[in-house]
Amino acid sequence: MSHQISMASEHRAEEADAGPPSSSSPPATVPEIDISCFAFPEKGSERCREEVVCQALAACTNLGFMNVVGHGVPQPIIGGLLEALSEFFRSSLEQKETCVPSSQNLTSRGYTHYKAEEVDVFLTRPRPRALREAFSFGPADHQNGRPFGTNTYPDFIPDFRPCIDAYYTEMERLEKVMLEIFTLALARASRQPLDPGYLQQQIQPNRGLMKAVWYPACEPSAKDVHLGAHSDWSPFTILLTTAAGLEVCVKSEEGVAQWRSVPVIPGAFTINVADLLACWSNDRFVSCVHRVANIVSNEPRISVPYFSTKIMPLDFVESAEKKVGCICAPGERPKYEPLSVRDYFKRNFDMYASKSGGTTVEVQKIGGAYDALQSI
Ligand SMILES: O=C(O)CCC(=O)C(=O)O
Ligand SMILES: [Fe+2]
Repeated sequence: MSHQISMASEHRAEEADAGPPSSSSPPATVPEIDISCFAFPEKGSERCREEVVCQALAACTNLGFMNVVGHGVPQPIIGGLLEALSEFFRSSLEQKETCVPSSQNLTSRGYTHYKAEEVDVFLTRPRPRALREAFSFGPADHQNGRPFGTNTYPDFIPDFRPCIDAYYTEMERLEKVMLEIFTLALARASRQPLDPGYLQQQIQPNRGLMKAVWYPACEPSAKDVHLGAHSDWSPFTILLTTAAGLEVCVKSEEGVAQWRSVPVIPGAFTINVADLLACWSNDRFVSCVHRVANIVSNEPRISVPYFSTKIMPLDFVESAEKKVGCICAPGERPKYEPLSVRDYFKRNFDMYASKSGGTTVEVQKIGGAYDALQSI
């Protein structure tokens, strides 16, 4: 009998109901991992690589969250990005609205208004509106002659585009490095001889969605969170953030769900396993439910999640897509049938549509990943 695909977040919806928003939850155990021996392979020893793989495996099987340093993303590129974004989000609404793509129902890229997103694993009604605005980007270029759609850039900020494109290029490089580390961690855990490029080959030719997010400073409120509880859908996420606020849902030894804050380490990226990688790992890796709590600060907070593998080529052909089977240890039963990126997104969108009473297209917009399905 084939196994039902099920959403990792679905399993844990109850866990996520772990108490009211707070801005001061105790810290979660999020390991700091120096990946320089993978980011700069010419410098790394085999022993150092082994060590990193073990650290990553421990993180993936615990909370699925890690703070990664030694990634090689130049500080001026990060600084340039944050400056450009800050200038954009501080611009007038009228100016920002020039970056709403004209065919908005055909893309998740471009500007998204404050409170336009609804994110909540409970699918409660009404769902909490995210107290943030966003500006999303995909690849600036086509790849191997294949079209990937276009970005919108503001024309009222000089040098905006090079800042975004340089950062996106760095994210694609880091994504590849992390895919190698995750592949080796999976090979170790399952005792399977996987080629280091295995996961990279499976997700080809899809590319990442980079979503710049601005949480304006606001009064602490008793009932709203800045972003509702959810798990990410792509294989994994690379997050740059300027301030604390991200919380993960953990279970105590007594099995009680609690929110714990993710420490912010200057210069580090917070990287988390998301649903697809958890499925491909046969649930060895954890796609942890998380949220952004009330941020009590006079300063706005900027976050830039880069969701791996979310954008498919516009000339996508269903028959050519790769379905990835669970990576199992010898004798272990796969929990899921082979699953492609598109399968998973489509299934989630359909499920959200049926649970929320909306049409699939409305839900796709809410999910913010319309690009991933536009060629279906
Ligand atoms: O802003 C953050 O720190 C996290 C954002 C997030 O979890 C998301 O957009 O999926
Ligand atoms: Fe997230």
